[in-house]
Amino acid sequence: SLNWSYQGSNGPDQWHKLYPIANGKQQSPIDIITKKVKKDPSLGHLQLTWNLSTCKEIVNVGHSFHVIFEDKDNRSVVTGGPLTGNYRLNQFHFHWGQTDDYGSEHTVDGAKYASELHLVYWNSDKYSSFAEALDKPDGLAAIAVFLTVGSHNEHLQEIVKVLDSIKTKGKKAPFTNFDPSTLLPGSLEYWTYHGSLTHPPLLESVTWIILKEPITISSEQLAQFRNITLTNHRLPQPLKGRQVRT
Ligand SMILES: NS(=O)(=O)c1ccc(C(=O)NCc2cccc(F)c2F)cc1
Ligand SMILES: [Zn+2]
Repeated sequence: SLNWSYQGSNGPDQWHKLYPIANGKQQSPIDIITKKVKKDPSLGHLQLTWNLSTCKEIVNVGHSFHVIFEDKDNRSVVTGGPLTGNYRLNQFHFHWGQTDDYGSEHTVDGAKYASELHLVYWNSDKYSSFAEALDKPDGLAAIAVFLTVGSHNEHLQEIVKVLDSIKTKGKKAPFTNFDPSTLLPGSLEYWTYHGSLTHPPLLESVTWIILKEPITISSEQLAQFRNITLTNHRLPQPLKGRQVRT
């Protein structure tokens, strides 16, 4: 089983022992210091395409749950923004904390959100699978959406209501025809920087695209996430000279 966790003796501060890249030059998440962000006119708009037929199942992976997509062709993709070419949606998942006061991985001027959604994509123009793209500098792209505690989110409820059927690690449930675009805010304004997977193997292969506008989740819905695991967020890592662009 996993040799790493989010609490106790193999928690985030120990990950470097088995995954030395934990102390690398391009680790994620980071704190986004908005006054240091650089306006880059060469950055375009994000272009997102969804095909509901690609959404397949929801899986308890122990430290989280993943909504899995069929990624054998370019039906659900992202392009534009900081990206060159098409990136194909592989899965999405969330991060959260023990209380509603924290739980996001990225922070903004030190502010923590209650949770954070990650939509994980891979470069299907250059590589033939997620696994092949996993360790390449231009292999992955991740869209992050902050979740702020507020009103009940009807679209999130589609996910929350199936969590009871996948309470143990390895359990799966069919999850079809879900439209991930319902989890996006009104604006696709974003910050972008080069980083890593936020848990082991912590590979530095991710172009991060962080949406500026949060969506809402209710305290009750967050509590249901905790039935899967109590907490699963890594704290912000050193920027080490990287530039965040918008
Ligand atoms: N939180 S995040 O968005 O940065 C993130 C996204 C994907 C993965 C992942 O696919 N891990 C699976 C996995 C499994 C086995 C071997 C791997 F190398 C590997 F990445 C990890 C973190
Ligand atoms: Zn994540």
